[in-house]
Amino acid sequence: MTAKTLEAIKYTRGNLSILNQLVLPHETIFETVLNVQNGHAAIKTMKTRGAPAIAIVAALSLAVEVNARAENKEFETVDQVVKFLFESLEYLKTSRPTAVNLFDAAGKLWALIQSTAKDANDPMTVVNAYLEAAEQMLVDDVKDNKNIGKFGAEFILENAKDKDHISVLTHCNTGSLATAGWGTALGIIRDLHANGKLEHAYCTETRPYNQGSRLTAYELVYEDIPATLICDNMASALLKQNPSVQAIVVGADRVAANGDTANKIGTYQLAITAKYHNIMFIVAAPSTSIDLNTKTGKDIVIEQRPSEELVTVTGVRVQDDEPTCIRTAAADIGVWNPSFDVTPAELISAIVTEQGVVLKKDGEIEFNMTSFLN
Ligand SMILES: CSC[C@H]1O[C@H](OP(=O)(O)O)[C@H](O)[C@@H]1O
Repeated sequence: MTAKTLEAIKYTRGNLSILNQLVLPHETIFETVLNVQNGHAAIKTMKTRGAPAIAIVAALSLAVEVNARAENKEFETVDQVVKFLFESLEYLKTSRPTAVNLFDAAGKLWALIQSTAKDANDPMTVVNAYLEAAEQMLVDDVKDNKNIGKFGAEFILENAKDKDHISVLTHCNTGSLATAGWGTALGIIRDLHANGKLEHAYCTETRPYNQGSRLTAYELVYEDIPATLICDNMASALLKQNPSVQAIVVGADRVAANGDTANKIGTYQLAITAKYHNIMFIVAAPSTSIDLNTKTGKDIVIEQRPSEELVTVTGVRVQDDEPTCIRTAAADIGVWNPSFDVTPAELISAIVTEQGVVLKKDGEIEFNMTSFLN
C-alpha cells in the first residue's frame, strides 16, 4: 500500500510501473511492467485504462523491454530490432479494440522505426530513436490536456447562459488516471475550477466498471473540487432540477471523420438528455483520439467486456475493510456488456482538442474533422 496519488504511470528509462486501477479507491498499488506481455495484460484487464493512457503504457512497456534486451546485447543487427519492435507493436494492438490512440501511436512509432532503420547500421540507433519517441508521449499528453482544458473552459464560459453559476456533469474517468496527467474532459473541469469559474462538478457512477465513483470522484475529492456523485440513471433528473448544470463534458475513445464519437457506455444517453434539456454536450479529446480513416460511427468496433464485470462489484466490506468482489445479479442471467457506445455528431455541441474547438457549420449535422486536422 503506497500513499494516495493521481499519477497513474511512473516511468524512468528502464523502469515502468502502473497504478492498478482495479483496486482504487480502496488501495493504492503500483505494479511493475517489465515487458509488452505485462503491458498488454495491464491494458486488457483494465488495470490501466483511458484512451491516452492505454497508448502511453503500451508504448512504454515496449520501451522498457527493448531497452532491457539491448542492454543484454540481444540485437546484433538493425533488422533484428526492427522485427522485434514490429511484432511487439502488433501484439500490443490486440489488447483493446476501440480507443484509436493505441493504433495511432503504434502507427506513428512504426513509421519512425522504419525511417530510422533505413539509414542505420547500428541497432542502438533504432532503439534510442524508439525510446525517445515513446518517452515524448508522456510529455506531449500533459501539454495537450492543458490546452484542451483551456479551450474547453473558454468555450463553456463563452456559451453559458448564466456565467456566474456554471456546473458541469461528466461521465466515466477522463482525468489524471486516464492520461499522463490533468485529463481531457476532467481537464476542462480542472481549468474552470482553477480559474474560480466552477460552481460544482457532478460525476456519474459509470457502471459497470464504475470509473466515475471509483476514479473521477477520487480525483475530485483529492483536489478539493466541489463535486457530487450521481448514479447513471439520475442524469436527466439532475438536468431538470438544476439549471446551473449548463454543460456535459465527456472524453472520447474514437472520433470518426464526421464527428460521431465512441466513448464509455452511457455517453449516448447523456447526449440525448443534454439535447432535450438544451445544454451543451462537449467531447474533449486530443487529436490522437481522432480517426480520419473511420468515416462514421457505424464503422467503429465496440469492445464487448466479460459478463463477470457487470454482475459483480468490487467494494470494501465496512466491517473488515478489505476489498471484496460481490455478485449483484441472479446466476445464469444473460448479460450484454458493451464497453462503449457511439454518440452521433448531431448531438455534439463541440469537439475540443489541443488544437482548438471544432464546431459544425451552420445547418450541418456533422463535423469535418479532416479539414480541421489538415
Ligand atoms: C481520456 S480517457 C477517454 C475514454 O477512455 C475511457 O474508457 P476506459 O475506461 O474503458 O478505458 C472512457 O471511455 C473515457 O472517456
